[in-house]
Parts: sequence; structure tokens; C-alpha cells
Amino acid sequence: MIDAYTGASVRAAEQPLLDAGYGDILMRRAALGLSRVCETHLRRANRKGLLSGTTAIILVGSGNNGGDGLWAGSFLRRAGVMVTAILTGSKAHPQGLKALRALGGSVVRLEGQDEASDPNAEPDASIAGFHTVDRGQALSKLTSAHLVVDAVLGTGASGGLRGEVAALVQDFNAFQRTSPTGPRIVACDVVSGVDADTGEAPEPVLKAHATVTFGAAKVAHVVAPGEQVSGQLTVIPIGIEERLEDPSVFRLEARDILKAWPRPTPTDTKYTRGVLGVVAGTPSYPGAAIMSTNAAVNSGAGMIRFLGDATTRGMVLAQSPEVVCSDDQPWDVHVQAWLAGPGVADDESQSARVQAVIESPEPAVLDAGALTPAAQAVADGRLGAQKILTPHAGELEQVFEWLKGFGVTDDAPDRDRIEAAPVHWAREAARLTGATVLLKGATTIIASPGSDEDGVEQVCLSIGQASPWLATAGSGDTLAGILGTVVAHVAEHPDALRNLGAWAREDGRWAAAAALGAGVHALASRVDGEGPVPPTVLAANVRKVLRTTRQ
Ligand SMILES: NC(=O)C1=CN([C@@H]2O[C@H](COP(=O)(O)OP(=O)(O)OC[C@H]3O[C@@H](n4cnc5c(N)ncnc54)[C@H](OP(=O)(O)O)[C@@H]3O)[C@@H](O)[C@H]2O)[C@@H](O)CC1
Ligand SMILES: [K+]
Repeated sequence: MIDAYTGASVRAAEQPLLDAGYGDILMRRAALGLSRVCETHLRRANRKGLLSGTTAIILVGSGNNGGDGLWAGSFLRRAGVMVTAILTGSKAHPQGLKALRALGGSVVRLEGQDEASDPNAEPDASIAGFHTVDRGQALSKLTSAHLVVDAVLGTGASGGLRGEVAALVQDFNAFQRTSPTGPRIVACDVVSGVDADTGEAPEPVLKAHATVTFGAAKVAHVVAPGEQVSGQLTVIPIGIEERLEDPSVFRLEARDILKAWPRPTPTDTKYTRGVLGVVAGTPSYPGAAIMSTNAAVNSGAGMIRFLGDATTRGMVLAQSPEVVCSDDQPWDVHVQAWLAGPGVADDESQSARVQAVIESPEPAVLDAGALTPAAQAVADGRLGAQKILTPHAGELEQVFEWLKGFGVTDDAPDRDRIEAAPVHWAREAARLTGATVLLKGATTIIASPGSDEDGVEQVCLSIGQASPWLATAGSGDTLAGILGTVVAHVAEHPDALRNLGAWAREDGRWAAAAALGAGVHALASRVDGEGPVPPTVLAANVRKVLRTTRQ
């Protein structure tokens, strides 16, 4: 599991050490870790695996992030690398600058940067004497280097790259598109311009092959879109780790998911393993019913009760004879949890069942056609953490529109805003609806509602590594079936996921269950390598994923 923190919580952990005068030591530890990762990349870039003869360019900002870059440059110099720092701000970290120069590193200033970001800014006297390079010259330095270190902005920045350095990055990105064999790019702490706390990545950014961060992972490293531009993450311990408080986001990795996935014990029965009720599909959209029940069967549901019309029931049974089918109403049957919504659009009797599921006290995965009625139900009060909404960004936009209509919020973000900061909007949706929200996307974000009144903290998780091939019709139905299975189990065994952490109890267990479902779905997408995964194959892959684990 990766525990990810906001910049502010890392700074709070650092503060006592800074107050005690250990700031320089922290920075040098950070920079040493950064330089080691850079060395690995440089050795790969040199056919003989040597550092001497390799070149590194450090893009340096005016704050401590730039200081890390300068110190790392000095360590690389000591190892024989030819290092040039390009200063992009009106000042530079004095000790870092001194250290790099003392070891023979070159330093130049990017022309026009000060004027572009602040027409009145004069370069600080300590850097005014350095030779300047224009954007074209800087670009040719970048493109001919073996390695570029991005140390312009870190956790102290606000907003994206500006001025001349933004234009330089834009030019460099254009070069990379035509020449993919350019230098390796290593980001210092975070990719410059990416918001460490939300993962927002306003263009342009220098997409990194690797990011080296200090003390702890930041939220931007585990959520989209920041994660997509961060490359491989290395966390360097710098001595603040013990002082960190609760993480902001938990990233579950494959081993966490497989270890925590609930498994039956010898005394379990089909009922104690969790009965899942499914309201999905209509004669017009029977596939949703077939795929979601098939996924639940393959995920190990104790028992599945499908409610629907005769035509759809026949098709569900033809695919999965294990499913118990009827035309009952939700209140007529006893289940541990519901899955409602896939493929129910415009069908009166399925819509009535969906409504009954929303109003029932049982836990429920509310997907696709259940999302709008769930959002409408918020007008009558919070839904409860045991109700799990599973929108993609477009569906969440609709949910917010309903919430705005009811006066629950003034701010209804559109799809683009949601995709730019999914972790923020998933949290907000959970807080406003009182439900657990699983927001599908490049990384899947799961947020519990928390409660200010009861002092219950929100839990937030992220799941990555899903194959882009998953973006097919029916993939969501498969996810819903997997989610329903694990939610039904957790409904029957409230403490089943406690090994994930204290947060995975009480209300947080629904977020934990949803994260496990999304995690297994993502793992199943890559079982046979990278390639097409039709939803029926995906469902069968779930069995392979769960079988490969040792208990
Ligand atoms: N604390 C520690 O002990 C340790 C911290 N460490 C390192 O410190 C980093 C945080 O350093 P930081 O706080 O100095 O901020 P950082 O991100 O370098 O730069 C902000 C500067 O840039 C400016 N600026 C802001 N926005 C801007 C923009 N959009 N475009 C252009 N300029 C912008 C702003 O200047 P201003 O405009 O306010 O004058 C400000 O001075 C952290 O990421 C890690 O790498 C490690 O060494 C471990 C120990
Ligand atoms: K950076």
C-alpha cells in the first residue's frame, strides 16, 4: 500500500526539524536520493554503463525544489557527470548554487523568464551575473542531454508553469513527439506545475520517466492526471516519516488487493458468504444483466438472486445457470447486498425495483441507470455509506447537476473539471450525497462520505494499473458484478477487511470493499498481457486472479 500525503502534511512533519536547524540536512538527503536515481538512468543511457561522459541538465526553480535540483547536480558532478543548471526563476537556492559551482557545474539563466512571470522582477544580485541563454539555446541543451532533472516547482508552488519556462517545456514536448529517443526525464518531488495535493496537471508539463519524492508519496503520485505524468515513483526517506499523520489517499497495490480479498472459511455457507441481489438489464439491454451476473459468479458470490423479466431471466440462466432468477420485488427477497442499475434505462418495472433498492437499508452498488434516481433521493437526505455510487466523470457531472438543483451545492463541475481533479470531486460527491463514491477513470478513486457531525474522517483510495483496453462497453457491468460480490460479503462480515487498516472498519469498509472490487477488475484486465479484454473474458480472468494468490 502506498500512503499518499498532501504537501501541507509533509511540511507539517518537516517543520520541527526545520525549526531545529536541520533544513540543510533534509535537503541534502533528498538530493542524494534524487542523484542516485539519476545515476541509474544515466548509466542506462551510456552504452558502457559509465557516468563519466554523460550529461545532465537541471531545470532549477527559485524555491527549495530548485535547491534539491542544485544539490543533486553537485552530487552528479562528483560522480563525473557533466552538469548544467538552467535557472528559471529570479533567484536560486544559495547553498545549492554554491555546492554545484564548487564542483565545476555550469550555471546559466533562462532569458526572459523574469520578465515573463513578473515584468518588474529583477534577477537577484546573486544570479544576475550568470550568462543567459534564450529559449532556443536552452532547448538545444535539453534535447542533446542524456538526462533532464525537472526541479522548477515542488510542493510550494501554486498553479502551473508560467512564462518562458512554460514555453520551453512546450517546445521540448513538441520535439519529443517527433524524436522519442530524447533524454530521460526525472522529476524532483513532483512534476513541475502538477498540484501535489490534487494531481491537477495544467499544461504544459514535462512528462517524467521517473519521479523521486521525499519523506512520503504525495497525492499527485497516486491519482490521475498527476500519476500519468509521474513515471516510476521512488520515495526517499529523509527522517520525517515517523512524524507524518494520517495519509490523504491510500493506493492499494496488487499484493494488498489479493491479500485482503475475502475468502470463504470451512464453516461458511452460501448464505454467510453473502447473497447478492441483482436488478439489471431489460429485454432491450439484456447484456448488462448477463455480464454483471456472470462477473459475480466468477468473483465467488455465495448466491446471486436476479430480478427481472422473463426474457432477460432466460438469457441470464443460459449464461449462468448458478443464478436464481425471479420476477420478485426487492422487498420480497432476502439478500446481503444489492447491485442495481446496469442496463435498466427506460424500463418501468426495473426502474421501480431500482427505486426500492435505493430506499432499502441494505448496502447497494448503484451503477449506470441507478445513479440519477440515487442523486434524486439525496433531496430526502443522505444516502448512507453503504450505498456505493459508481459513476464515470460524465455520470458524476449529472449527479452534481441534480445536487445543485436541490440546493445541496452551488458548484456543479462539468466532466472536464472532474477529470482534471478526480480526487477532489469524488470526495465532494461522497460528502454531499452521504454515499461512498467510486469514480471510474484513468485511476479509479473511491471516497467514503465521512461526517462532520459525527467526526468521521473521509477515507480516500486510489486504484491504478487497469489496462486501457478496459474502455469497452460492458466493462462497467463486469466491474459492478465484482463490486456487488465483495460488498455482499462485507455486509455479512463487517470486520472482513480490517487487516487493511483501522480505516477499513465501520463506514470505511464500504470504500475498502469498493477499492478491492476495482482492484481485482484492474488486475483481471492484464492477466493475459496487454490486449483486448472483452467483458466475458474479463469475468473469467477474475477467477484466475483470485486463484493465483497464496493465503
Ligand atoms: N521543506 C523541507 O524541509 C524540504 C523541502 N524539500 C523540497 O522543497 C520543495 C518545496 O519548496 P518550496 O516550499 O520552496 O517551494 P517550491 O515548490 O520549490 O517553489 C515555489 C517557489 O516558486 C515560486 N512559484 C510558486 N508558484 C510558481 C509558479 N506557478 N511559477 C513560477 N514560480 C512559482 C514561489 O516564489 P514566489 O513567486 O512566491 O516568490 C516559490 O518560491 C519540495 O517540493 C521539495 O522538493 C526537500 O528539500 C526536502 C526538505
Ligand atoms: K519538480
